[in-house]
Amino acid sequence: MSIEHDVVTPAAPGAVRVRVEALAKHYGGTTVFDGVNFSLHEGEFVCIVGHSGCGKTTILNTLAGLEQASSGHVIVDGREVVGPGLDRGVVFQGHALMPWLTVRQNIAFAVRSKWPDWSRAEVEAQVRKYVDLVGLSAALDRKPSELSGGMKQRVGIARAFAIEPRMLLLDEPFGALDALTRGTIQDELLKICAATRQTVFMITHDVDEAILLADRVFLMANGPRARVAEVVVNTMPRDRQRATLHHDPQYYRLRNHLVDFLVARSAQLSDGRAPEHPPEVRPGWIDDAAPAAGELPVAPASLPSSSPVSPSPSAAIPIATAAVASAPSVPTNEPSSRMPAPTLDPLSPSQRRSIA
Ligand SMILES: Nc1ncnc2c1ncn2[C@@H]1O[C@H](COP(=O)(O)OP(=O)(O)OP(=O)(O)O)[C@@H](O)[C@H]1O
Repeated sequence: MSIEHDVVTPAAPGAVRVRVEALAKHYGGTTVFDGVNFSLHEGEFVCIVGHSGCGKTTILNTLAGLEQASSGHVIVDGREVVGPGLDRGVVFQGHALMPWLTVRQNIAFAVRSKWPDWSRAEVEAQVRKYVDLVGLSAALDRKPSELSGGMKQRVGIARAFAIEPRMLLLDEPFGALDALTRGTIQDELLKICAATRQTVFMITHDVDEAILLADRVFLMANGPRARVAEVVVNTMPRDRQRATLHHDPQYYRLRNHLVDFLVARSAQLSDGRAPEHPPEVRPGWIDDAAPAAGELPVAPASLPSSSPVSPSPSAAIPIATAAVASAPSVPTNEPSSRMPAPTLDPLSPSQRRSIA
């Protein structure tokens, strides 16, 4: 597989950067997914959620150029993806570090690939900037075997960020991190994306993380013949903060909508029953109209304002088990008795029609 080094013409702000058309993947006689269609825009942050095995990683690897689809096309900046490129940084579920290199060398290797003319000092400065970001300065000269799982994952994140790619492809990047590091890196990721207008495509199993980070959330139906069944627009203002997200009533509608999909509709829409061209819905709004100030109920008073939205991996909804849980309505793992469930119906009548 060759690495593309060509410089591509930057897309205009907000323009479509990635087009996925009629993508399908078969293994033997099984169609994992087919009829997958979506676009990603310049500077957009998209999360994809769906049950285990529906094909999210396969789609991400296809965008990265690391896997080939059985049919369909992935077009980035007007060119079909035929292999990996330094315009796309990938953070893998497993960290995928080179075990014989130290943290510094792993990241420096990526930086030198991107900027082969940089001096040793420039490379070192770039490495240190991103190692500092993920809080690993003390581990610069350690090899992966000397790091914990979460530390290795942070090196993988630093390596992807350090090449400052125009597109970040993140496969559950924060799953192995402790709550504090997870929150810090989520915040940094938002800042970096706002500053660089990077396009981000991220797989997560954590609906709260999706609501915090994403401009749009792709909901993927179950396989076989899985598809992106629906595109949920995050209508909450983009300067979302973990500590105050739950003060916005839209948050509860969005969260209920995502959980409802995972609990019930993802299975109903399996086996090719989802539309090939997913509808865009705005469950944060009532009747597809932006809420007027003062029209909506406020967050429960008993919810502590310091409650993080994604306080720990354990607060993530484990998708494989979501079906056995009643749809949680609050963003923490605090006792539910302290936080009354919202009474809002997450679906507006028009949304119900559009996904019926
Ligand atoms: N080399 C392979 N041969 C056969 N089947 C495969 C192969 N690679 C992946 N699959 C199957 O393809 C399906 C999609 O896998 P993929 O890893 O993309 O799913 P996923 O949605 O990312 O899952 P998870 O959320 O658990 O990471 C799975 O059912 C998997 O078993």
